[in-house]
This record gives sequence, structure tokens and C-alpha cells, in this order.
Amino acid sequence: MAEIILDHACVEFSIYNARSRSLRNDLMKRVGGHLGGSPKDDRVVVHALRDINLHLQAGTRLALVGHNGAGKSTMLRLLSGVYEPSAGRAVITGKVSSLLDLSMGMDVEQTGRDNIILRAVFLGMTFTQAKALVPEIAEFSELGPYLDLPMRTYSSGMAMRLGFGVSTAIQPDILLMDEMISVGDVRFAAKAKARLQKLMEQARIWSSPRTISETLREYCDRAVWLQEGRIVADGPLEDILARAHAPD
Ligand SMILES: Nc1ncnc2c1ncn2[C@@H]1O[C@H](COP(=O)(O)OP(=O)(O)OP(=O)(O)O)[C@@H](O)[C@H]1O
Repeated sequence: MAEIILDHACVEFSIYNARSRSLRNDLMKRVGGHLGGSPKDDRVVVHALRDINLHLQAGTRLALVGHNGAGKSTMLRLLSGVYEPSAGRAVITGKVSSLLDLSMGMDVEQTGRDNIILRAVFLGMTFTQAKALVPEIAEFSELGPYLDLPMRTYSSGMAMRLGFGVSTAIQPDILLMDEMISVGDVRFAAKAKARLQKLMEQARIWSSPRTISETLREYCDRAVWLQEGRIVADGPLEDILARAHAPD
């Protein structure tokens, strides 16, 4: 069963060597960080998420809204298990696919073919399952002979196609995305969008902070509004969007 429970979860980042007084003061003012222990301590602690309580069950289509720096990306990383809460609990049940960093686990010195396997294993497949994926990803990514060259010879679009192909080949229970990913020319982008939509329809829990608004309305029914790392509202998408975008 797919389910995510965040129970009074907090995420903090320590920034070391923040010696400059103006930098420290500015950071504290902007992000609510506090100075570390002793007066000689040149550490600033940024509270990226504070006291988050959230329960996502199968069927949840969640949008995260909030200004820059509100904590949306940190929340996705917490939901995917990349970050552990510094306080509180995060209980994640189900297979999570995170389209946040498409090339994580890949090695630019290896060929595209080998990197399909590396990335798939990184995402939780066995070596045998990963090997079986290669023909389908090779066809989807349309890299032709480049597939047998080291990835450092690829353009950024080519690397993106490969990473996107592998990341979307795995059927997740929980799908987390940062934004609608652009993967090349118009024809390929249409093909990629169709693949992504299939994945979004099949995932049991789906969450993203940055999608084009039509997609947000098409796919999400619930929204969480974040401000300075706290949830200030959680409810039906249209209500939250109206509140979040209302003039002060
Ligand atoms: N690795 C990190 N080290 C230190 N501080 C961080 C780190 N990652 C995020 N932060 C801080 O945590 C806070 C929340 O950042 P986050 O990236 O989650 O915001 P966001 O809502 O996704 O912003 P944006 O819309 O601009 O991408 C910000 O103050 C940011 O500076």
C-alpha cells in the first residue's frame, strides 16, 4: 500500500563558515535560521521545513505551492527519502520514483548502454531487471550509435533523454516531480509528455511543485501551501491557489 506520513518532521541545514556578520544576519532574516551554539561558532542553521504533519494516501494528487525558498524542493526530497528529518518522523511505504535528478547514479565515463543499467539499479532494480530494460530505453531515447559512446560525449539534451527514459521506465507507487521536464525538440517532447502522463495516471500518489498550471489543474486535487518552511494551508487545489495568489 502506498502511503506517506510526515509526523512533526523538520529539515535543517547547517551552513558552515558563514563568517560575515551581514551574511549571517541576512540569512537569519530571510530564512529564519538561527546561530549555532557558541559565540565563536560560525554556523548558521537554516530551518528549511518546520513541524510538518502530512498524510498522503493512495489516490492523492498533491501540488506544493509557495514562494521561492518556501521549502517545496526540500519537501519533495523529504517525501522521496533523500533527506531524513532532523526531528520528527517520515514513514514512506511504497516504491518512490523521483524525477528530481534524472542522471543521479550515472557515470559520464561509461557508455549510455551501461548507464541505463547503472541508473536502473540506482532506482532499485536488480541487475537482471535493469539489463532487460536496455532495448526499450535504447529505442525510446533515439540515441543510435551514441549509445555505445561514453556519456561525456553527449549533449545535455541527449543525456536528459537517456536519464528520462530510464527514470520513467519504472512503475512507481509514488511519483515525485519537480517540473514538467523539457527533453529536446518538439517531436521528442510530445513523445516524452505522453510517457510521463501514462506514469502520472498509474502512480498512486503524485506530487509536484512546479508544473504548468493546466497540468496542475488536470492532475492535482489537493494542495499544500508552504511559507518559510511551514504548512500554512492544506486543502482543495482551487481554494489554496485562490488564497495563495490573492493580493495581500
Ligand atoms: N542544501 C542546502 N543547504 C542550505 N540551505 C538549503 C539547502 N537546500 C535548501 N536550502 C534552504 O532551504 C530553504 C528552502 O529551500 P527549497 O529549495 O526547498 O525552496 P523552494 O520552495 O523549492 O524554492 P524555489 O521555488 O526557489 O525552488 C531555502 O531557504 C534554501 O536556501
